[in-house]
Amino acid sequence: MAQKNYDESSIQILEGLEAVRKRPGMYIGSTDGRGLHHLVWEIVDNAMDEVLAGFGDEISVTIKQDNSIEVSDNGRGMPYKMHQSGIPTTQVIFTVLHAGGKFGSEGGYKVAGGLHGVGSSVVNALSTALEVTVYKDGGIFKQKFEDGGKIINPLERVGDSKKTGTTVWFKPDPKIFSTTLYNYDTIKERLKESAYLIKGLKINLIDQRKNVKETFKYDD
Ligand SMILES: Cc1cc(C)cc(-c2cc(NC(=O)[C@H]3COCCO3)[nH]n2)c1
Repeated sequence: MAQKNYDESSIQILEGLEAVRKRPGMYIGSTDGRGLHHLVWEIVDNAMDEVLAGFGDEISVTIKQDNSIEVSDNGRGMPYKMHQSGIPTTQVIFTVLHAGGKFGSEGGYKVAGGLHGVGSSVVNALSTALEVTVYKDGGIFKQKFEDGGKIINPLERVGDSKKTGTTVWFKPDPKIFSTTLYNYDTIKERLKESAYLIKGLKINLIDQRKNVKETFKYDD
């Protein structure tokens, strides 16, 4: 579309998420069940990076009745303050397609090892809705996106809180994925493996579709 007078950064934001929706396979490998679960791995990996950085020791993954996913950690809380670009850092993280992805030899994205912590905007682009909640600095801060990452509200302080951490809720877009049905055992196996590799990390898996909850934690 011909648009006048927008600056370079907005080109990046506009094209970034649109490019992901046009060629999702380039970013998550496929749009079948495997790609659907890749969205969970991208978000969970970010929470795990925070634990690996030495902050937080518990991650919860909830499969909701509508097959949306919520991931939360008790780390420092994702950065949320105004970014030097003049937009809140949460908005940068979820609406700017970040460099750092690994290109495969044939030019496509190799997704085997994931997007290395830069996948949050990809998850947003491929979701009908995503909401991030940050618990930090004594407050609760929220920002919501809809329809492939469109900004619904600026980051807002919505309350007080003594805890720290980050929660991300997202609903995969049925216009993108051939299935939006999450598989409990697929998620369970991956989370168990991660708990085994990160000793001391407690991972809770809750399936609200079947009223099931399991906890994984390995100490040695
Ligand atoms: C559930 C979830 C989802 C995502 C995309 C990020 C995170 C996340 C990100 C962080 N922390 C950070 O990014 C670090 C970055 O360095 C400053 C302090 O916060 N904690 N948790 C958690």
